[in-house]
Amino acid sequence: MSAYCLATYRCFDEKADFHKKATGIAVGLTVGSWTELPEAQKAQMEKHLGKVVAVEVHEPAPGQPPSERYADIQIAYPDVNFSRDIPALLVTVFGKLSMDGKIKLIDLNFSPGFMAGFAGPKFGMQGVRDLLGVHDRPLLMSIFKSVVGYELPALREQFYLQAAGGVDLIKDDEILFENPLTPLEKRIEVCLEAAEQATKETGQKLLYAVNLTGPTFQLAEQAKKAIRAGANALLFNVLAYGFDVLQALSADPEINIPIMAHPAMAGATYPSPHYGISASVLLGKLMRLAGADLVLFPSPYGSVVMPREENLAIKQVLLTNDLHRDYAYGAASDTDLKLAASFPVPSAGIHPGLVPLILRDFGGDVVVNAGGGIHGHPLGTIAGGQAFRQAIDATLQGITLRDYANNHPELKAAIDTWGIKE
Ligand SMILES: CSCCC(=O)C(=O)COP(=O)(O)O
Repeated sequence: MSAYCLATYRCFDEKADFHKKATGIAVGLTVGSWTELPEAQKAQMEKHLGKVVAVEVHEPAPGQPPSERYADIQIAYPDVNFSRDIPALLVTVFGKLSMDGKIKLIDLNFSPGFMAGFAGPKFGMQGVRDLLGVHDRPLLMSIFKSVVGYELPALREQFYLQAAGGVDLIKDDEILFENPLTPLEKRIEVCLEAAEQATKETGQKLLYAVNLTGPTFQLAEQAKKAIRAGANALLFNVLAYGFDVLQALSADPEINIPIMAHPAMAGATYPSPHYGISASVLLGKLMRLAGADLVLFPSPYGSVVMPREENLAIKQVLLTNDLHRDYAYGAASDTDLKLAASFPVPSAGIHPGLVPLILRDFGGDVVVNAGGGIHGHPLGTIAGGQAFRQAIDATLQGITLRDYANNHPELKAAIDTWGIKE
């Protein structure tokens, strides 16, 4: 029996015949034409033909403009048409089509056969927790700020202050590239020294995600250079390079440290209701399939806001076995195809007063991540990390931040600065 990957589109049009549109997609993106084919050739081409699985038309509600008329169209694409890689799948399901009117790819389900070509995250959420030895609480990550134009001693100092505040992970800023002031190997050396110093004081292990940058064909060698220098995690701007590059890095047996996916450039793709690819596909399913161990994305609470339901959809696909739900058209279910979960990291403008909301929405399986919310603390960077740890402790114990702040001055100063969002 053939296997199919399923794409779901939301297509807006005031008067289109959406059923005809769906047939046009299913045929046009697979065999090209159908009705004109001689019967003998149809039999031969049948296995390559896309299928219209569903067309749900939504007429505008009374009072809504005609431009609100849309349909959700689901098309099944035969695996036999494309190779087992993300570029081939994306070009098939949303190559030319992405430029054909108001149409957005809102969901993508992979067939078991397609998924079998992917190992997924090498460490995943559990592996990252194992490396840190932390299994009973959300993790806390801090982001380097003010790094461009600074020299190694300044970076070392900034690393130490973050680490001493009790964070579990520290990531480079995504705009820190290979540069003469803080070259990769030297950066790793001084930051790991600072990590050791902080660990002696806090007793806590740390991962430092160093930004993997440079020309695509040199990335694997650059990652191995980082590992030889002692790197214990990588940050990677996946969308600038492509999912296939992430997959190649993640599948490389010599790159045996967690990879953290940064969402830089995602805003060019997911936010429009009419165009692009949904956040849960772009920052959820494809990141996990390609092997991201941790995935950053904007949260519903901070400075770069993503709607809550989209955030929860990302969480769902990073953590659960939803990648191949409804995956196949006419193929048997295969529940063994599980990839390790990717750690969700809702980010941007996060401060301690948001921790109860983050934990309400994500539970314990989340990395609380902040840059300005740590470095901008009125009592300094160390207090910034401590305030977050206190906010996490309070929330896990069911104590309000305000009550906990009565005998935790760092949390109190944070709340006085940024408030509490309920
Ligand atoms: C838009 S998600 C990426 C978050 C990020 O990389 C970042 O630097 C956020 O910094 P902030 O000071 O807003 O915590």
